[in-house]
Amino acid sequence: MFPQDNDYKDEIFKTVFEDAYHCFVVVDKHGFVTYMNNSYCHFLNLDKDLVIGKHVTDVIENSRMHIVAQTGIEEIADLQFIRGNHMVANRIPVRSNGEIVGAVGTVLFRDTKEWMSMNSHIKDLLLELEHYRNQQRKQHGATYSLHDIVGSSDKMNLLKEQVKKIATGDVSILLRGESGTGKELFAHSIHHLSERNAKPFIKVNCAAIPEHLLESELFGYQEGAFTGAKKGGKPGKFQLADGGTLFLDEIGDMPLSAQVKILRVLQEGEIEAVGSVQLEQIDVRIIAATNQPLEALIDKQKFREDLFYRINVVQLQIPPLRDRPEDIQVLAKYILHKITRRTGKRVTDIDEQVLSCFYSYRWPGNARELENVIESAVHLTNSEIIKMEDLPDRLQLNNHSIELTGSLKDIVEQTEKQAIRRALDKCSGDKIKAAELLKVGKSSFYEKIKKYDLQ
Ligand SMILES: Nc1ncnc2c1ncn2[C@@H]1O[C@H](COP(=O)(O)OP(=O)(O)OP(=O)(O)O)[C@@H](O)[C@H]1O
Repeated sequence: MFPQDNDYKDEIFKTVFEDAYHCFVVVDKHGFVTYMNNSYCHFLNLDKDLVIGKHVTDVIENSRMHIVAQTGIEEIADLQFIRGNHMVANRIPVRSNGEIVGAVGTVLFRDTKEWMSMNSHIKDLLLELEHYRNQQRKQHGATYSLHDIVGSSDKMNLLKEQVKKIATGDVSILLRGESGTGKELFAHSIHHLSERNAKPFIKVNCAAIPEHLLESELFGYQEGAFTGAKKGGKPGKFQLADGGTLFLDEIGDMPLSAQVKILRVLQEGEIEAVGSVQLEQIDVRIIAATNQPLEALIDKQKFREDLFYRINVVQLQIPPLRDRPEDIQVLAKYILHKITRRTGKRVTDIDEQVLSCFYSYRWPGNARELENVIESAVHLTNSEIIKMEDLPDRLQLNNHSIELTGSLKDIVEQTEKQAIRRALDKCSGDKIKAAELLKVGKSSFYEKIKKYDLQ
């Protein structure tokens, strides 16, 4: 029976939601926390007053509440890694008049003894699963799947939808995008989702193989084909990929002589190993990738137009990171988590100022550059949070973000302090050199160091 007004309604509410063993959290439609019960605050070791109004991703590790509040798709009994353990989370969208207004989340198990034993059981199973996955990946060559492609921008979501649609066909796919945008991740994911996923995924870096070796690398050779040829011959990448997928990376850098040969294979479905007189039937799906302007290369007669049309049946353009700023924070946090798990170093978060610096940077090396920046910051930092001083100079110098908190005087002082700290860092603490760098007199520099407590 539902309690009537005077049947201890408040006490029941308090017992069920506030102090109950379960953790509850409520977010609004933008993912900001509007309620968190005592148990959850206690479990996360957080002060309730500080939690309300924060974005859920800043409060709960690996939270997907903001996603559920956006998509309206509930997630039941999902494994979530919080505070070093796998928890079971339910996330349910809240609707009002048919519109999503937020989401409610519960964590079913916390850090209890029973759960610990169940958790270690799950950890064992996951480790075993990981072992088999790695084994299978090693055998078949494709390491990543669509889940490994992080990004919540519309552009990325659209691309993932397109991948799901085209993966199952056998059409050739051309992946285009700047270096480090994730073209190889997409190639792996397409293979994973295709009917060929039990067969090999073989990558050829067309830019890395010397022209005179390309033919034997791609099509293999027979015993005695040339001096130095291995006994028994050697299969080429096409033979190795038979039945599966051949990923031709950096295809724009492939020499013209090799382009002619590849084109013939794609047209005839047959290859001829070096030194052999017999043709072999080959069945491979081609995924090619490039960051080169192929059309311009065709104009300059450096890339064959007929090959271009062969490989360009479906084209996916991966946008550079600077054109999808919505992905920067989620990608940065994912990368941080990946690196700290691998290195075991306890670095839990990225400072707000660092994130705003990330937004204003152009990222010419895209996600790969972001990975390198975070990796070096994790190793350099002395705190649990990545701060501006942990970033390489090119990012620090690029940082035009000013915290608009306080008066103009405060902002000027904050900027002055930052400039002095950076100059001191750059001059390895040598005050005279730092003063020269900033073109200020020695005594005024010493005064400022004292004022800002930068001794
Ligand atoms: N969306 C993403 N989510 C997670 N990791 C990503 C993402 N995009 C790129 N990365 C990571 O960035 C690095 C570069 O990605 P990848 O090698 O796929 O880029 P690429 O476009 O093929 O680069 P190149 O043209 O230089 O070969 C990899 O370590 C990859 O794991």
